[in-house]
Amino acid sequence: MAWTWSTLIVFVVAVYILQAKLWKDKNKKKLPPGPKGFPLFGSLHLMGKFPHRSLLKLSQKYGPIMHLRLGLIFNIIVSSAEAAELFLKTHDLVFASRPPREAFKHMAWEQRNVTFGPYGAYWRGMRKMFNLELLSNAKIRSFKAMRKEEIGLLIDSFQEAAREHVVVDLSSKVLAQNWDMSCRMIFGKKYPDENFEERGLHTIIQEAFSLATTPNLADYIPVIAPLDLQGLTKHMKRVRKALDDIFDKIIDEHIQSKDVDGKTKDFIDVMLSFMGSKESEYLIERPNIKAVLLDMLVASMDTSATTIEWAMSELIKHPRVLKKVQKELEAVVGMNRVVEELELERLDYLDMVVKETMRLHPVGPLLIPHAAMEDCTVNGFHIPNKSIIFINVWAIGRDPNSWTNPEKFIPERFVGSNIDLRGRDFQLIPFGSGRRGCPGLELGLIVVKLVVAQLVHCFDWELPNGVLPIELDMTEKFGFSSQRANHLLAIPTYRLQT
Ligand code: HEM
Repeated sequence: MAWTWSTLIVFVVAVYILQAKLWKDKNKKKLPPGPKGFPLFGSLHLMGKFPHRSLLKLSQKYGPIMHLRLGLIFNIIVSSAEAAELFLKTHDLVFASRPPREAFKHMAWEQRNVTFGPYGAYWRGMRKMFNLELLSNAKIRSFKAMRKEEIGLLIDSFQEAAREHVVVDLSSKVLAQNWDMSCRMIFGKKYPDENFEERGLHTIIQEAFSLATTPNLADYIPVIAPLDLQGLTKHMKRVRKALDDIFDKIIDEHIQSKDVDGKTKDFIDVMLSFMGSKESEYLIERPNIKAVLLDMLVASMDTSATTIEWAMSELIKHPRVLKKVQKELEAVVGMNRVVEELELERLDYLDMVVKETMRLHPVGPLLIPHAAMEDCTVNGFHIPNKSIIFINVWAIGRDPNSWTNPEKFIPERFVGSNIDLRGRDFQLIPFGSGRRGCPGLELGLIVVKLVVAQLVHCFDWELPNGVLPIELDMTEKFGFSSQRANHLLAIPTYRLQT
């Protein structure tokens, strides 16, 4: 054991010296400014509990393109709309890869998922399948009736609470409803945890989430990965085994069940139709399908639910805005029925509310990290190959150079403005932009708008225990998605005349 440790220490020191030499060579070129950091650990200590906030503070000192060494890894932090455009549009191809991550290596079938797949033929092929088969407009439309039914169930449960005048946990209810919708879309049916012998799928996905967001030293000092100092690898392998078992069971059920006429094809049906076929340079096999299933579950469940949670929080905190959304709904829909999906495009003010929510509360405050595939010069700075790029959209959404009164929730700022959130306007990129931009944008927006519209059209909302709207706590927690630290609790009062 003593021998192992001394070998390791010699090895780490050797890597560090080599790294320092490489750094020296790099420094001959003009790197972006940034804090110096400690030997070996770099600036890990500066990340804090809320990295997006700490990085905003640092960028105020070092500028909108700064460097930060975390462990042995060279990172670039981008904190303005102009700089984001350079990385995600001007040099999009150079930065279209993802860095290696222990969590995805162990839990996403060696990073075969789209979200963390390195740029290349495999990722391009899988991404094409996402765009053309799984998330096409026609596919999204095919699940319209299912969305209506599931949102109807949510409204029913709140109606019951309204009759009793009791508090509901909006955060949990919306998350559970999003989970059910995702399961029906991906697997064709709901998968409550009781369906499985041991832990259920939802519990395991949440465990995977929490492991993926735990800072892992091995991501920053890769040479120590085999030691598994934090015990994370062991835990991740257990989660992967559990996911393997459950996904195998679900895929087998799909293979065994005969095609039912008229049944809407769920995502597994679509992917199974590709299994074994050689699409471009890769073959779709079970591990690829499982990695994509994980992507879909993680990406569709939490993102929309978190945005809905923040939109409802802002609306309850700002009764004037909530009333205005209700007025718009009264004018477009009336008071005798619920909102239909097709009516969403006529709800201009609701659209502004969603944009304003996503400006202040982007689900991924730092997007998903991008990785450089070659050396590149950006704005006169040398960005070395393999640098990891964090785009601080949380900071960009609050940049006073792009927004007046940036801390205030004012949907009216979008009146007469062309600013959109689809990746063209870099001051508002909650879905990212360019090759790695979110392929689920259309679906995500439909779900967010539809749920928020129904919740404010059907109900008035009041905070429990006499808490005033202005006093509503808006603290966030940092994780895979940036959710409220405390669940949103409120009392509904039914307001439709049906
Ligand atoms: C409100 C809802 C959503 C938000 C705010 C959101 C946000 C994001 C963001 C910020 C990224 C990273 C972009 C980048 O790194 O540049 C992303 C990527 C991704 N999203 Fe979404 N998303 C949402 C819904 C969805 C849905 C419903 C799906 C699929 C069912 C989805 C699938 C994905 C995938 C697969 C990626 C990885 C793309 C890649 O790396 O090529 N998202 N999303």
